[in-house]
Amino acid sequence: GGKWTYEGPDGEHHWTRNYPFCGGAFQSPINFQPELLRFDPNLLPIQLQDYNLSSKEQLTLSNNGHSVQLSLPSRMHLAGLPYQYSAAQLHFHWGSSNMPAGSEHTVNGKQFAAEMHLVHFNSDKYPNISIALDKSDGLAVMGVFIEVGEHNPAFNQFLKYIKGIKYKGQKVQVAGFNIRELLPARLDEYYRYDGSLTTPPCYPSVLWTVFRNPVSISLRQYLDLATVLCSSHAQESAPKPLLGNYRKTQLMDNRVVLVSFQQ
Ligand SMILES: NS(=O)(=O)c1c(F)c(F)c(S(=O)(=O)CCO)c(N[C@H]2CCCc3ccccc32)c1F
Ligand SMILES: [Zn+2]
Repeated sequence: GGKWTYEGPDGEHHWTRNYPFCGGAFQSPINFQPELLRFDPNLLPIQLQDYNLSSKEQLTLSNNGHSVQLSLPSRMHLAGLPYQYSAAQLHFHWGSSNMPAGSEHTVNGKQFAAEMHLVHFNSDKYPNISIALDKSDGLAVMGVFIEVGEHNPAFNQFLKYIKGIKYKGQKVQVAGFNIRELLPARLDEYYRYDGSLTTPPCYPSVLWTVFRNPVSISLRQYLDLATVLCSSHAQESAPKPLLGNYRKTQLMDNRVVLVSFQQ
């Protein structure tokens, strides 16, 4: 699609020019305001199937100019949701080197250092993510808040390759590993709401699950994420750092946010 950025003349306040859904309803991300949360006892723990990938498996880690993404095999899937959702990719949103505040969702106004998204598509109804992308029941994205603290060895399984994809369009192969290790311990505590892609084309096609508990990475790991990547191609004369790649929180449009936890 066309070019869009997080800053400047192609920044988020201009996305609606080429991507009308970005100005529509049910947009993401949102702020989780305590007074708008409603406990729902029917929200079951998220079940991850085939997340423990063999090291013989090769995953593609790439810099797509908007984020760093890791491709995921479609046999990885989620159970316990209204449909079966198969994995497609995971990617990240982060702040800047001296401002570790770049999550997309916020909790009572608090922005975390970064946020990981695992993008899945409804494989009960659609053959692939391209078909599912703009369907109201097409996608399920799991969000994980990331804070700076303890070193997280699981993140190094792909962060150790990040210097090889400094520029837009660059890719490297990464050995498979247990993707479950990137997630928080409690898969039974999460926020749930109907929303959208947080990048153009902003389709309102996402069933969002954002886990209540953050995971920690070290400051060094955070800086790997926030200081290595460029949104520009290698041959461009002026390298453009890729940072602050998060959309601002959107209007609620009288949506309700369900939570699987009570206190
Ligand atoms: N926050 S978010 O809404 O989850 C979200 C992002 F923020 C994000 F940057 C990406 S991207 O890395 O592909 C950069 C360009 O959109 C995606 N990709 C999705 C939607 C776009 C098309 C597509 C095709 C195959 C697999 C995944 C996707 C994304 F879904
Ligand atoms: Zn995302």
